[in-house]
Amino acid sequence: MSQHRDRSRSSAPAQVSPSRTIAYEVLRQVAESDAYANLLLPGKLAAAQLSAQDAALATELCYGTLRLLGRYDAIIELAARRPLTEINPKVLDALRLGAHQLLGMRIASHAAVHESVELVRQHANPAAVGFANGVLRTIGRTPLEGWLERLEELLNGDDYLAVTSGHPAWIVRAFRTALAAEGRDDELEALLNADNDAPTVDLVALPSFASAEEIAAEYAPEVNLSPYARTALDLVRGDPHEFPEAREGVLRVQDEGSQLVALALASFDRGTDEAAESERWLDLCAGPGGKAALLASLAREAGAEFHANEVAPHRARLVAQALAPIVDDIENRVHCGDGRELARALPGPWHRILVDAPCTGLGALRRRPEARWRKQARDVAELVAIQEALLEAAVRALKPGGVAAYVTCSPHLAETTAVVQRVARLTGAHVLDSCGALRDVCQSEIDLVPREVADGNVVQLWPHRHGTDGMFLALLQRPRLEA
Ligand SMILES: C[S@@+](CC[C@H](N)C(=O)[O-])C[C@H]1O[C@@H](n2cnc3c(N)ncnc32)[C@H](O)[C@@H]1O
Repeated sequence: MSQHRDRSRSSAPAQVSPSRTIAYEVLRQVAESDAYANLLLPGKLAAAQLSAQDAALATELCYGTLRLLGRYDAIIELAARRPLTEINPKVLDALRLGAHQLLGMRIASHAAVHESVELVRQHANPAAVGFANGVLRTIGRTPLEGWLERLEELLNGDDYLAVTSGHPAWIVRAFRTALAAEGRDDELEALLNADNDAPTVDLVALPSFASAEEIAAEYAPEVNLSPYARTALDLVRGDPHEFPEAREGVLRVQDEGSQLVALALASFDRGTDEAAESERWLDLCAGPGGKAALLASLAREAGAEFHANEVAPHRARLVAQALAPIVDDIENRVHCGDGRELARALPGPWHRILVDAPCTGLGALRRRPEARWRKQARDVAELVAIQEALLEAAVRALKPGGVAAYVTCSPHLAETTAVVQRVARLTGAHVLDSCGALRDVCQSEIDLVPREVADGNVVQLWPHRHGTDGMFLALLQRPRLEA
């Protein structure tokens, strides 16, 4: 009897820490159900009631592994001496987690190997335990630098950079081309590294409701580029709702780059207050409403009439929620329709239109660790067609002298400069000094490189240079009528 009890105790499965189990579960759901790690993880952490330390470990295991997936996969292939396609996906995710602990974190190798092997035993395939153990021990015997040297012997140029920085090669090439257009291709590695750093949390204090100065004095003393922004240093792990202003909806999380491009449109050539009072502003692709909220509160300050449009009904509802504390008569100000049909659906003329177009999002890869692996080069052409149609519709709906801001969260030249070039040619719109407009709204010096397009210029913000998402801005003006 006692013998049996002893045996059962010794054969009981070894414990895997909750942080590793949670990270593994998220990796599996990302791989199998196209889940988003940043949406999935917080719920799992809350349900497991992990301590702050264990939650931080789970987050790093999960995000760090996903960001550098390409790097770890290349190393696992070398160590396993077989292609990834011959490794069971459930086993592969455990190996990826183990590889990140061994090569990307300072975790003792016995813990990294042992717990990853236990994940394989308990969640993947007990028959693969020996294989997983062998692969991870092989990985752990060589430091990261050694593995990178081996990869350098096998790969060259952008392919090596892609694998070591954990980016698909087509994205590395798109970044290189966009930086080269500014004569800054020497910044490529810095940009790739910035994508692998967790972004800080920026807040916006909506003008006419909250004072950035007061908020800064209380919570975050750092001076930002946007006059309405504060970087909430304490919030990297925290919840913005700890601020009372956030609960009232006037202090929100918003990347500083998003604030700057919205502000550049609102501030351009504002003229007298009386002139602004009769203006009508539109956010054409507003969902979920981040930039719309800032624009609406700037419009409210200026006495302009603000409208927002969004094609997806559920996102249009989010826009209405975002604008509820700011805009009166919300039912008649938030519209749900295809922005390409703008002239017919929402008759102008409009003085200012924001076209924050659907895009690849290559400028915000640091926010969603798995996003880079989901995007395909072939997505670009389809998006470009929609982007052009939206911008063309916006320019045609402007009053003479009115201004459209074309914004993407992507630096890909096909989605940015090329779209502006074609729409300016099609519509006869002037491309304005977008770089100057962006510089004018910044509170401090900013290193921007104007890119000439048609009769003006366009401008790009960069994660590595500005600490913002990679937002692109072009201001286009419908020609004024001849006197
Ligand atoms: C980049 S997001 C806008 C982000 C938003 N400006 C913000 O700051 O919260 C692009 C939005 O355009 C919407 N969209 C896509 N095609 C559209 C179309 N044809 N007309 C209007 N909106 C469209 C998408 O559903 C998405 O919500």
